[in-house]
Amino acid sequence: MNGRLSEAKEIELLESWIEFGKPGSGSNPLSFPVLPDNAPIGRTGENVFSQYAGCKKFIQLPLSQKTKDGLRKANYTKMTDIQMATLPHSLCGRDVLGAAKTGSGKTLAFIIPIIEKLYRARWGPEDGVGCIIMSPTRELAVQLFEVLQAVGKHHTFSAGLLIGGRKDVDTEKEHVNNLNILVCTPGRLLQHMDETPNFDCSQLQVLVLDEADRILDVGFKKALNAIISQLPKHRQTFLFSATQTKSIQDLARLSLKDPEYISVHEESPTATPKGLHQTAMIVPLDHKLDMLWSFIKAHLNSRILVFLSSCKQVKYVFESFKKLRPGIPLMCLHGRMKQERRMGIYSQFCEKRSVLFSTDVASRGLDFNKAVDWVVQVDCPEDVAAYIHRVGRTARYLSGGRSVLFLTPSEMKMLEKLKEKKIPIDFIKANTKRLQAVSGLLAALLVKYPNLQYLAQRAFVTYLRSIHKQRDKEVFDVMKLPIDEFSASLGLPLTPKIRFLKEKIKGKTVSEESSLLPEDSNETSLEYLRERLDIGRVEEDESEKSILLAQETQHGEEGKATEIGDAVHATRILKKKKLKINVHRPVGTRVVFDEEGDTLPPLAKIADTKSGSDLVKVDKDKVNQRYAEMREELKLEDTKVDKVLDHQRRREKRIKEKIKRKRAMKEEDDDDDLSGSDGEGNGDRLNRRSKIYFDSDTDDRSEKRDKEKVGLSADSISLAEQEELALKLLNSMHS
Ligand SMILES: Nc1ncnc2c1ncn2[C@@H]1O[C@H](COP(=O)(O)OP(=O)(O)OP(=O)(O)O)[C@@H](O)[C@H]1O
Repeated sequence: MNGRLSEAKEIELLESWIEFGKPGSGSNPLSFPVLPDNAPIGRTGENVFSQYAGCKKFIQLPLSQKTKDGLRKANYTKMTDIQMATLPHSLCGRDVLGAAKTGSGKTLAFIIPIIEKLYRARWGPEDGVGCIIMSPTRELAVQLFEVLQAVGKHHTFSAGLLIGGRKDVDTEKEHVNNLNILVCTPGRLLQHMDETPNFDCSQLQVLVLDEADRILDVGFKKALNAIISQLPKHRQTFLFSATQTKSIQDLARLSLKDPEYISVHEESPTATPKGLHQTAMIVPLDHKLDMLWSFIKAHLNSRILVFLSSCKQVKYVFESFKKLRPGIPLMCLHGRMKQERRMGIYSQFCEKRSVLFSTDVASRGLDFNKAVDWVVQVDCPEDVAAYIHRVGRTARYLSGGRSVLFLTPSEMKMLEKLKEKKIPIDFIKANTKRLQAVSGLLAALLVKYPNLQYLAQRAFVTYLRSIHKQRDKEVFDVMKLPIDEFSASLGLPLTPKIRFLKEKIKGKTVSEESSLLPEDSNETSLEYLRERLDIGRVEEDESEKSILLAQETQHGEEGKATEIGDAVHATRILKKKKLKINVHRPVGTRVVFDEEGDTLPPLAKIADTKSGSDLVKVDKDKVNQRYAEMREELKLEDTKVDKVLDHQRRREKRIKEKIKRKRAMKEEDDDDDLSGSDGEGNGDRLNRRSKIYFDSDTDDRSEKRDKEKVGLSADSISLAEQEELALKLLNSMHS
């Protein structure tokens, strides 16, 4: 294309070229004859143009010079398969459902046609929003925005990043109507649709859902339906993902018109990138942290992305491992973090060797500069699609990568499911000889840092709850998990109460005998707990002494049975070692140290020390007797705590009711003063007002809306004042 053509002429030529060479609907350009490198490009005669369906290079496509310049500057010259297959369709205005392996270049496959569409429509600031790109996570939205900026740098459109967690929403509201391309998360877009005056998407030309199956999933259902209902039906729509949806319902929701379904790797023998070496191994739940610690220590020069199933687990593993100083920077990423921190962590991890503990917030789309060496899935992904996206954070584009999946013995079914979906995964076993328990160190840390103990308890409960809630019951069965051992492996002195399982595990020791803290325990009850367990202080651990090395052994499928056997055997060995740590410490005993400064088990005092073995041998009868005593003590204490809590709850309820009554009385007085009573209307108003005062769960936004709706005035009595009033009332009642 001639760069000196005027814009209008260039557009005219591009449109003719696109029309001339557009591929047949339903065809796959990957199967077309390839255009030779030296073939003329663009107009080759009177109303004759070069073929572009089947070409391999961006310069052979009917793209504007500005886009070609942007691509060249960003070092994009040859197209990837998904780009080759979809661009000829999307450039001529068709809806596209694109599926291709992770890291295969889907982003450019939708960024290029949206830029071109707006360019050819001569879209300007006065035309408003012409394109919306939706991403399920903020980090991915940022990344998409960066690609858009790079490729579109010579164009004059305005683009904006609209994601939650940013403080400048008011500034955003002022400018959003002047933006041509919005890169956003569904929540923030909906917020603008709800709150920004005159926010207008009626001229929308293109809608893109990246990670489409995720956005169409139930988690975003309400938000997406609300958004779609406000968008014009006449538009072009692109859906892209490595695990694409084909659901007719989904497509109907989006009003797609005869979409081109292009899945470039459908015939590929594997569903994951070629350069990805995937492994799985059995790791009993109570040895996951030992294995993870060992793994990290054995890969100190790598960039490792670790997936856990909840924020609480991420926090606990991050905080506790950080204190143990493994010798490599540790970071964590989860949805509860402030947005600036999330972005900071994301960039830091891109830049240096480190370990990033994350929830699935980092599982989709993120490119991490193509530099992740290892993906470690400590907790089993919820399904095959989640697995594919997680491992897809490594081995991007042409680079290689490795992954390892920890499966508990009861999750082995997942391995079959992965293999059924064409995932080439090797079963390996760890060298358990070099694996050493970290739970002893964790137990000591928990004694020293009570906040960590709280985190451990939350991690324990949320993990079990996440397993309990999983849909795939063939893989996830909370009843098969070694619950007490898991608790001990986190360093917890006793197994916390698991309320959501109470009914099911009746008769098991867990909830009945070892109940420790209410699920919603707070710092106060922790203080109480510390006193109750008489937790003493320990000296700083010398974590470096416990260096562990994991060694992989390649195994074929036939080795499965023996390997499971080995894993079980390893569990037993490690259980013995766990006696060295501070678990199940009896009430009223302090941490005991030996001459070397190592902690002795709590039952050391009643141990049989005559045998001369390294491990302290314990007199079983005495231990059982002591545990029975402990259980009695704990039961008594639990009853006391329950009574106190119950009393406290009832008292709070009474106060709230008093406040409500008092408030209602005051309102009646006010209404009488103003205009006299108004029957039904009055009652309704009272109800609504009291709702505002006592619905403490309402978020800021809806509270604000509610306040506006009912005209809450600044001189209304404050909650604090009401509480004070109620207390006075109560006191006067008691006196
Ligand atoms: N044509 C190309 N030439 C060179 N590099 C490319 C090309 N297209 C994409 N890439 C690079 O490949 C990497 C992966 O691209 P991208 O993030 O678009 O993958 P994806 O298919 O969207 O992955 P995921 O499914 O994980 O979202 C990026 O680093 C990108 O810069």
